[in-house]
Amino acid sequence: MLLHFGAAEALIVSSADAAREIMKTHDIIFANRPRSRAFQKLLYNYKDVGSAPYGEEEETALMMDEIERASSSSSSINLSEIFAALTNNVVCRVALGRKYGGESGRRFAKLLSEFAELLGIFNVGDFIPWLAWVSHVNGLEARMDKVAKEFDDFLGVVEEHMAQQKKGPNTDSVTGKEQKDFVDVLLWIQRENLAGFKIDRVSIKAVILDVFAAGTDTTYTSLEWAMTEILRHPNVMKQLQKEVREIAGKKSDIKEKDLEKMHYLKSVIKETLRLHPPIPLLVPRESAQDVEVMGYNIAAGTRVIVNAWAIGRDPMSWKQPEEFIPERFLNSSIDFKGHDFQLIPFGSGRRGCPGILFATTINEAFLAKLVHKFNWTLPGGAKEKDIDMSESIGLTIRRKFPLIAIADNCSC
Ligand code: HEM
Repeated sequence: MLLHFGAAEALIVSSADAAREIMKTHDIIFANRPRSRAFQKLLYNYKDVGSAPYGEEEETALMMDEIERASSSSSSINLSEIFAALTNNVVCRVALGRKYGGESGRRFAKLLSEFAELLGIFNVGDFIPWLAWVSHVNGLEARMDKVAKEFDDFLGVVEEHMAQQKKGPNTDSVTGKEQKDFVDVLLWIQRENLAGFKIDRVSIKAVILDVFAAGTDTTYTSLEWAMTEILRHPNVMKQLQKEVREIAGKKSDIKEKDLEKMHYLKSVIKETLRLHPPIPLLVPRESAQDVEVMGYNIAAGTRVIVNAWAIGRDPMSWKQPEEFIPERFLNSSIDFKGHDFQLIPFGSGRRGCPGILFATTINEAFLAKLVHKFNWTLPGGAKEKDIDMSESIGLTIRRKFPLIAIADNCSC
């Protein structure tokens, strides 16, 4: 479907076949991202690309302790808050080598949430250039400036790393081992000129910001929806607990090699991402030249919006598409890595998400731990059908209201 948004033409892709044409057959032509004021302001004038290492175990353990404390007094737990803190802390530690606790932690979480909202806001000037003044009048421009400035202050940590590196390697005070985070790695690539092109300080900040923009909200949103669906489907909860408890046994820690055997867990995550892709319209692309797609002529400069939400619910691809049935993936080779176009929550092709491994590792590990150690109920005797499924607005679609549940420490 071709829509006209002011001066811009936008091609809406809502079928697996059309998505394959865009992200596989003509991948190189559609590898550009359209310019948007929010992306320009918030992502250092487009100097962004990215990928990241990971290391979530310590943060997961801290969150598990918090749940344990709440479970001992049967208090309600705000799981949305726990998931957001977990992903923020993991990404902060991996990217910046530190996390933000207390007041600055709360400020950082609020900043991230505002950042995600701004990236998803419709800015009329992106489509009708002569109406660009509207965002100055309605306060959008000022909000973007404020958020960009606050983020830049947080990313002063890049300069701190540079100063630290001049003094010598940053070593752990207990183990004496050299500590390296994502900023250190990027500075090393810059210093040794390993990228084959010049990377400046602003580009490093942009890549770090990319990881925050693309990695935190999405990962926590998928955890939130996964737990929501599990709580809504007690049979799925039972089956998942059975698998995790059989494989992990009495171990206090679940390792990656245990996770590899948890096929039902992986199916639960796939089914969650099918029904609730955190970025339902993916990240827009733009055609670099005129091209024919499925018999239609698409002009250079056309925006392409891939509707992964509709594709995931297309009855042509899925039986009972609106139902949450993880079993559909048990004997199926369909995966979300970008080769099966009926399931593309991470996009596909050369602009596909580089954070799949990072996100799935956190999601699998934390979900397995939650159901391994605890039995879960809803507060106030609420029933599964009472769970509010309203969605927020923005680039990532989260739950509108926090997910609250009660954990009961399992003696099994
Ligand atoms: C469940 C979690 C996640 C989901 C659903 C998700 C989804 C996506 C989607 C749909 C895109 C656009 C793909 C396309 O245009 O084909 C994308 C791009 C991207 N993602 Fe993710 N993502 C997730 C987690 C992460 C994480 C954890 C990171 C980093 C640590 C990350 C980093 C990026 C980056 C840097 C891009 C831009 C790639 C480019 O433009 O070339 N994502 N992601």
